[in-house]
Amino acid sequence: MDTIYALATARGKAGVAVIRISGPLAWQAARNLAGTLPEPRVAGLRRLRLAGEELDEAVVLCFERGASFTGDEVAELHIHGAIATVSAVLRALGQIDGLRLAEPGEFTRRALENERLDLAQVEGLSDLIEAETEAQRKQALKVLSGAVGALVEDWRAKLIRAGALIEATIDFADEEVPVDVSPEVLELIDAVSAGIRDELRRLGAAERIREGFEVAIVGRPNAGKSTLLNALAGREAAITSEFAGTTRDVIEVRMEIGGQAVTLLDTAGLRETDDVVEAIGVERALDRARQSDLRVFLLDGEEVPLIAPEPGDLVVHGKADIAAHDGLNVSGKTGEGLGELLSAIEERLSGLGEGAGVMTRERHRVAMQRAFGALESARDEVLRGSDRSELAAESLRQAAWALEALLGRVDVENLLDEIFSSFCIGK
Ligand SMILES: Nc1nc2c(c(=O)[nH]1)N(C=O)[C@@H](CNc1ccc(C(=O)N[C@@H](CCC(=O)O)C(=O)O)cc1)CN2
Ligand SMILES: Nc1nc2c(ncn2[C@@H]2O[C@H](COP(=O)(O)OP(=O)(O)OP(=O)(O)O)[C@@H](O)[C@H]2O)c(=O)[nH]1
Ligand SMILES: [Mg+2]
Repeated sequence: MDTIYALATARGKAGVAVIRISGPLAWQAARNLAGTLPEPRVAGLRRLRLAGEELDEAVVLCFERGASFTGDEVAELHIHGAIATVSAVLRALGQIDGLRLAEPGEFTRRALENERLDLAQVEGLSDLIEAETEAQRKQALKVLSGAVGALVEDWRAKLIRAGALIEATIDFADEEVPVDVSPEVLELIDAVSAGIRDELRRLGAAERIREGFEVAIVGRPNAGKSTLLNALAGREAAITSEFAGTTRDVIEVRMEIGGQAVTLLDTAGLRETDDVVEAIGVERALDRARQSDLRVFLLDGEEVPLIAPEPGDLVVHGKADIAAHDGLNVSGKTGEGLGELLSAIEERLSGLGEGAGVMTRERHRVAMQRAFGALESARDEVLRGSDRSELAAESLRQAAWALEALLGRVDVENLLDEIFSSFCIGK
């Protein structure tokens, strides 16, 4: 097995930078530079030198094989974060025989191979590194802590018990008074199916937290949508003008509202029009608005045509500086009512995000659907009587297999490259 090394902290000038070395030669390599090593898990201050040349004064931290992030023997060099210092130490490590630079995600891949993390935890770690909002951070940390594994283990234990009950009836099929295990088997299958169905239902909310919610501003031409978007975004993202029909394309602004990632959409003003280009804009506006998680209807004294608010959508009156109506009044021009609008959006999003469970991505959905389908077959076979026991047992095994794939225990080799390619070097 290779010994790998990489800068674990971000590239560029910094106060301190951490270089991580993992593999059988990790301590030897660190000793080459530091002379002596501190006790494992105790930080020690050392002068790093290579071939007599002084590189830096560093804090060195060693982890024993089997008790490190990767599971390998690990050494960390906490050095000064100067670009030149980092280059000099990386260059020195490159000169040591048997060491090579780590590929993106390779430390985490070792952690997976050494069973320090399961595949869902790896995804959680990837999400944690990408997290920009509080909701994303909390969700990712929960997954990194092993929440998926705990749930899957519970389901798997139930399926193993159901399988064992069925196997027992196959083995003792000749007995005079066979015990009917099907009620207990069905109960176990139904418990797991219900759990999976629940997690499938909650997955949409978790995906929204991970990817961000889409919030579309809709209204008639000239209602002040683009002005409102710019005010909320704090920059001139969209063109505004006194001419009705200014916005044609959907304008997207990424922002954070109440700890949630949001893509705020400005859309073309809605009206029937003979202008070919504007009509395309209106179609796009309607499509995106319908697909959005939340719509903000910006009224200008008249109803918005072509689309109606769905339950939970926000309806507000614009240009509050000129006229006030019943309900929430906002003005992109003066900023009036924007705090209340943001609070209202925040409240809606926290409602939409509330149902999130621990399954967070399409891969989880596919695996759970596969398991769910296999459980339906198992249920059918059990109901059709004991001569179908072999088939029921096989379906249960398939369901357990699909669940194990969630944790990366089976059937995922082809996925790993894709998952790790999104990691940064040093993770
Ligand atoms: N300096 C440093 N800080 C870091 C990391 C690191 O690798 N190095 N991490 C990198 O992501 C995170 C912490 N994650 C870690 C996870 C496991 C172990 C570890 O040594 N695990 C052993 C021992 C566990 C224990 O003592 O309780 C093990 O699991 O066997 C270390 C760091 C964030 N901070
Ligand atoms: N008084 C006042 N004028 C506003 C306000 N918001 C926008 N306006 C003006 O209304 C006109 C239209 O503003 P936009 O933001 O371009 O309107 P829009 O809804 O994006 O229009 P379309 O892109 O054509 O659909 C511009 O002249 C703005 O200056 C507001 O809150 N108060
Ligand atoms: Mg506009």
